[in-house]
Amino acid sequence: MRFDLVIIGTGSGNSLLDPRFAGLKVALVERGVFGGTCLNVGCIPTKMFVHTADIALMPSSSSKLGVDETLDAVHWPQIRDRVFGRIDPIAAGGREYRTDHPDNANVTVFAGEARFTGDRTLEITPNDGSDPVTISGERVVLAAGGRAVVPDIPGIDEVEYHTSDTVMRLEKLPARMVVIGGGFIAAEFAHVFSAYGVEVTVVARGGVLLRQEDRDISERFTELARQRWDLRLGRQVRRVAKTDTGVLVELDDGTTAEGEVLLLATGRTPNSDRLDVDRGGIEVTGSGHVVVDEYQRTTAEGVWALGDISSPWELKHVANHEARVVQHNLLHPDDLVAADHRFVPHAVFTAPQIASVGLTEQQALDRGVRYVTATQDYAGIAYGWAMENTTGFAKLLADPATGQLLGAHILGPQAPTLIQPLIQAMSFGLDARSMARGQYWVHPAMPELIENALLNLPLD
Ligand SMILES: Cc1cc2nc3c(=O)[nH]c(=O)nc-3n(C[C@H](O)[C@H](O)[C@H](O)COP(=O)(O)OP(=O)(O)OC[C@H]3O[C@@H](n4cnc5c(N)ncnc54)[C@H](O)[C@@H]3O)c2cc1C
Ligand SMILES: NC(=O)c1ccc[n+]([C@@H]2O[C@H](COP(=O)([O-])OP(=O)(O)OC[C@H]3O[C@@H](n4cnc5c(N)ncnc54)[C@H](O)[C@@H]3O)[C@@H](O)[C@H]2O)c1
Repeated sequence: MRFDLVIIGTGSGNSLLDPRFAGLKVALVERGVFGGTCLNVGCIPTKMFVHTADIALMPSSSSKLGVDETLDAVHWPQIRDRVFGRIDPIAAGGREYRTDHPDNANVTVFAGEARFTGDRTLEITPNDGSDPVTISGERVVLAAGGRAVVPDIPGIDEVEYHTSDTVMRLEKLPARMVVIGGGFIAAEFAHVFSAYGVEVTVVARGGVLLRQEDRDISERFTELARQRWDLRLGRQVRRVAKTDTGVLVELDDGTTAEGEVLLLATGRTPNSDRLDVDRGGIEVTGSGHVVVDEYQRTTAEGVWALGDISSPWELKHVANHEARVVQHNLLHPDDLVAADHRFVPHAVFTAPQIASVGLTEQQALDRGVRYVTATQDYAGIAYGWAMENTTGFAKLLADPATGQLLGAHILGPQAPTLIQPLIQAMSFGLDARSMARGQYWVHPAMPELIENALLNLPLD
């Protein structure tokens, strides 16, 4: 079967199609649940759980403000079913729209696994067990994302383990959970489950959690996490074994950790291998990411890639941006636009929240960049007094000569929201002094944290 356009993956890949593609014969291939990672097992459900976790945590700190609260109960099935009761119909509706709606008369949806067998040619193994189908496309878009890594730990095949794909659908809350990994997923789920009353042990190889963050952020976060979770840092897992109630994790220092649930949060890997991209003449990097140029073109003529399969950031807002770039470039082959990866922010929705954009201080030092830095504690702004916050801060890096921001890192309440004006300033080249004094800052609102951090920068 020949198509004008073949899209593999219905996460960000699904958002490419709009009425401007109505004249093309399109194949959309999805082996899993329609809508991809972010909608079904990623950003959206996790943040819905995080919101309830934040509420469940409130009584633990409200008494210092003179308000005694108690957490009476956490109704896991109700929390879980609210999340998936909202999400599952969206996935089903998205699929139905593409398969049944007259808007998509030009679109054929294949429910199955695609693999390259040649240049822009793929074999699809249908999920329903029917015979494989071969399709080819004038143009092909790879939006096949990535998957959770299951590390090769002795005993792992004999125990029941979870990844982010399954842990949100647990039948019931365990009393104890062991999380292996010290990155984004570990930090978010450890927060969620511990807020619900689960005793959480986190095992990580590094000496700090979230070690890719600016060192001041990862150290402060680790210090605070230690107060909530049993942290086993700088340890390797020697083996895992089944117990009567769950899983025993044995560490290289001879200590053990036990839980009814074991969560593996040890990174994600791109799905390029399972697509046999080499047979389509498509090159990958050492980490398995599909190589793309600034226009999101792969090394194979007529094949484009976007999102986690090609992006080292593995973030939804990056996948969305790249999807818009690919969409434009498919529609305007003579007027290609480049993806803009200059200032990619991220946030970790744990407790306290973290957000970051641009260089960390360690990266600035490594690159020999001239910089100055300033911090501002939440404790030093009026809204921080209102919250009695004593641990949060914003840290900025800037070029001392021009005042251009080089990096921003925030740990504390609403960090993912507070960072947005800094992303804007960096993206549009607004210098720190103009940003601080060229506008009003609502008093006494939380963005005064940013205003003060900007004013603290010791610029030339
Ligand atoms: C637990 C978790 C929380 C996250 N939270 C955030 C967050 O808060 N903010 C953020 O920015 N990012 C977050 N992310 C990352 C974000 O989900 C991803 O960056 C984003 O979903 C990637 O989109 P994509 O379109 O590239 O891939 P996906 O959404 O993964 O879509 C790829 C699709 O391709 C299908 N597919 C794969 N191989 C084949 C094949 N061979 N044949 C047919 N179909 C195939 C898959 O089934 C999948 O549906 C989170 C990720 C996880 C796991
Ligand atoms: N808020 C967000 O934006 C958000 C939230 C969740 C996930 N994500 C995305 O999903 C990706 C995956 O998240 P993640 O937390 O799994 O990855 P990560 O790369 O952030 O962390 C992986 C962790 O696992 C550890 N690890 C790796 N292999 C190991 C092994 N064999 N044994 C023990 N530890 C091991 C690493 O040292 C690291 O601490 C992230 O890169 C992120 O882009 C984003």
